[in-house]
Amino acid sequence: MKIIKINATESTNLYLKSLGKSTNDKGIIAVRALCQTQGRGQMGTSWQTEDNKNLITSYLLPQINLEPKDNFKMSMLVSLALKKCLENLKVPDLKIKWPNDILSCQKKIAGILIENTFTAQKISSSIIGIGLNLNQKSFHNLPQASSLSLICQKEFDIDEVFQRLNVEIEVLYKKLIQKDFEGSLYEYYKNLYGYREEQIFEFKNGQQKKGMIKSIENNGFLNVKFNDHTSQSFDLKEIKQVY
Ligand SMILES: O=C(O)CCCC[C@@H]1SC[C@@H]2NC(=O)N[C@@H]21
Repeated sequence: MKIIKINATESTNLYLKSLGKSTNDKGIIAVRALCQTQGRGQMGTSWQTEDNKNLITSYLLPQINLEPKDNFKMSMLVSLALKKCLENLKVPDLKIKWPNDILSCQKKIAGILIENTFTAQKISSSIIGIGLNLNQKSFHNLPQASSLSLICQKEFDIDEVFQRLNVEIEVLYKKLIQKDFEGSLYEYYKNLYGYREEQIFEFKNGQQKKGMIKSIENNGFLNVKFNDHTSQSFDLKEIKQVY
């Protein structure tokens, strides 16, 4: 793995996107920034992070040659890899909130943004962006956000956590190349926040309904059985799990 450490950038995902165009590297490239001025989140949202406090990193995974239908499998592997890293750091009560947010004690401590490049209808390479809240203590207007230091009551060394995450990403990359998804869906369900428990779901129009997660479809859609006995599948743009 080639590792690049920088002080500041717009977005580590964008940094790798432009680097990816000009490099012939055959292995993983990881970039870690201490400050990010225009961090990007899922579905066009922004990712705010206090300077010098958190782990802000992206990984360029080249030559993955993945069928687009297996996109969600990759997302599962990434969230499980991040969760494993956090487990090793003894972070308590970890869960994955569909599709790939990481919660500790029901608070969001990390987010993942995966951006793919396609060649001949296959995912040829992927940029995995990870924002992990480490030492930030306050989150304005983000009541569901927290950090490892708030939860574990100690400070974390950003580069030590980065190194540990790099190890898990190497393992994930090998699995991805070998198309080794065996057991990952089972692991994902085991760690899925609110799986088969009554939850409140919110639709795009703000309407809320109670139900439970029945399954995750192969394409990553969330299949929900509502209390009124109807079932429906949703993609990320269509539904939010209230937590
Ligand atoms: O919305 C989410 O939950 C995903 C957030 C992903 C944020 C990370 S921070 C490092 C990388 N660079 C970005 O611009 N975004 C991702």
